[in-house]
Amino acid sequence: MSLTVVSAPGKVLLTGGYLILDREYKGLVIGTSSRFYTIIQPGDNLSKIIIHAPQFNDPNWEYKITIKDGLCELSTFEKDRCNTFIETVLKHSLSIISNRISSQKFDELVLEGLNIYVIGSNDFYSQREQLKNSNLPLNTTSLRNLTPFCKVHTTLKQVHKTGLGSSAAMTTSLVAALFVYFKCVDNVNDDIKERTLIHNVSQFCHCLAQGKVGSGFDVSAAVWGSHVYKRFSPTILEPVIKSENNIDLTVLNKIIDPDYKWDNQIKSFTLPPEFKMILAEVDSGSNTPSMVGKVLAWRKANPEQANILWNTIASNCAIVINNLIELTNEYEKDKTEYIEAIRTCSCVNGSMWSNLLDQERSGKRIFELLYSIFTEYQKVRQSLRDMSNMSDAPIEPPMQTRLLDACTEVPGVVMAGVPGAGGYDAIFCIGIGDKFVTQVENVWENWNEMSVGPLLTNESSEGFRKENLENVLGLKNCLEL
Ligand SMILES: Nc1ncnc2c1ncn2[C@@H]1O[C@H](COP(=O)(O)OP(=O)(O)OP(=O)(O)O)[C@@H](O)[C@H]1O
Ligand SMILES: C[C@@](O)(CCOP(=O)(O)O)CC(=O)O
Repeated sequence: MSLTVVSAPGKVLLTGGYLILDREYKGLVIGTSSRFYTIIQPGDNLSKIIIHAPQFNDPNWEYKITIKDGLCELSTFEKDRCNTFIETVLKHSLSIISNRISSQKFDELVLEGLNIYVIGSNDFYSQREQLKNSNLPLNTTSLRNLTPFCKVHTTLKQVHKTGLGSSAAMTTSLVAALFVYFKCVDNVNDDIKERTLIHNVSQFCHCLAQGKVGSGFDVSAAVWGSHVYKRFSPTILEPVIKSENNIDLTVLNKIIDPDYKWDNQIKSFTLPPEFKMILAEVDSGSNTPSMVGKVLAWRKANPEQANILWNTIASNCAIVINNLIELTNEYEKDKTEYIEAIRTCSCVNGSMWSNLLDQERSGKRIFELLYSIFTEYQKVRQSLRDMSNMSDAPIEPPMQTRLLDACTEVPGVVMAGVPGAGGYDAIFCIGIGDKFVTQVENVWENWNEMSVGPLLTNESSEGFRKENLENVLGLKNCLEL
C-alpha cells in the first residue's frame, strides 16, 4: 500500500529568546534529532479523515470533509474533543491544495478518505512517569531502553511536554505530508520553492491555531533545520489572521505563495565539528506566554534601559554565532590542528582556556575562539538574569543558575543555558569531545535541588523531509496496517 511519511525536527533556541520577537534582532535555533512523523494512507470511508495519535490514551479524532466554494469544511462527531492544531491544518491545507491541483484528482483522494497518524519521538514528551512505574532511574540508559514512540499513558491534554516544539513540528510535518500525498509538490526535499510553500502554509496554520503571530522560529526550524533566524513581519499574516472565521481564500492563496513578499531570513548553520548539544528537562515547567507578556510590558515601560540591554545581548550573541561559524572554517582549513586543539580544550574547564593562549603552540586561533564563546555566553546569561530581575519573569531563576554553573564547571563545556523563553522547563549544554557528556549527566543525576531528566536528543541540522517508513526504527509498529 502506498504510504506518505514526512518528518520534521524539534527545536532549541540557543540565543535570541525574546529578542527575536522583534525583526531588529536575530536568534540561533538548532534543529533536533528528535522528529515528529506524519503518515498518510488512503482511508476506507467516504470523505472521512481519521487522525490517530497512538501514543495517547485519547488516540483518535474523526472528521468528515466537505468542499464548498473551494473552501474545505470539517465536521466532527465529537464536538467536545477537539485538536485545534490538527483541525486548522486540515481545513486550510486542504483548501489551499484544492486550489492548486485538478479538481478531479483532489475529489478522488478526498472521496477515498484519509487515514493519518501523528507520532512524536519520545523526547517530545516527558518519560518520567514510565520510568518511575518501571522502577527505572531517570537517566539516558533507561531512556534508551524505552520502545521508540512509546505510549505516554495519559491524554494529550495532560502530557508533560519537554519544550522541543511538538505543535510546530507536528503542524509542519502534517502540512508537508498532505501536500506530498495530494501530489501538490513533487520534490519537496530538495526544491526550495516547494519548501518555502510548506513554510508559508505551516507558519500561517500554526499562528492561527495558537491564536497569535509569534516569532515563528519553531516552525522555521521544523522547515529549515538549524539556522540563524530573523523573523517575518507580522503584517504579512495579519490580513488572514484577523478575519479568522471568514478567511478570504484569494488573499490566503496569494500570501502563502512562495513568491509572496515574505521577509524572514534564514542563514543555515551547523554546530562545528566535535561539538555536541545535550538537553535536560526540569521537573517544574513554565508558562511561556505569561513570561513573554511580562518581558514585553517591561520593555515597553522602560524603552531606553531595555534597548541597551537588548543591544548588549545581541552583540554578545553575534560574537558567539560568528565564532561558532569561524570554528567550522578553521576545521576546513586544517583538520588535524583543529582536532588536536579541541582535544586539548576538552580536558580543561572553559575558564582556563585563556591560559592556553599564552603558550607557544599551534591552534591558538581555535583556543581564542572557544574562550571567546565561553566568556561571551557567560555575559549573555548575566544579561538574561538582569532581564529576569527587571521584568520579574523568571528567565534564568537562581535554581537554574546554580545548575547551569555546575554544568559550566565540567571540562569541555562551552556553553550551558536555558533555551528559548527560559524558566524552569529545560536546559541545554554544548561541549566539545565526548567526556563532558557523561560528566554533565552525572551532575544531573545527582542534582538534589530539583529533578533533572536528560533527553536523548542532539543536534540535527536538517529540516522536514520525506521519509521511507522502513528506515525509521519502530515507526511501523505504531501503525495498524
Ligand atoms: N502527538 C500529538 N498528536 C496530536 N496532537 C499533538 C501531538 N503533539 C502535540 N500536539 C498538538 O500540539 C498542541 C500542543 O501545543 P503547545 O503550543 O501547547 O505546545 P508546544 O509549545 O509546541 O510544546 P513543546 O514546545 O513543549 O513541545 C497539542 O494541544 C496538540 O494540539
Ligand atoms: C520568548 C520567545 O522569543 C521564545 C520562546 O521559546 P520557547 O518556546 O521557550 O523555546 C517567544 C517567541 O520567539 O515566539
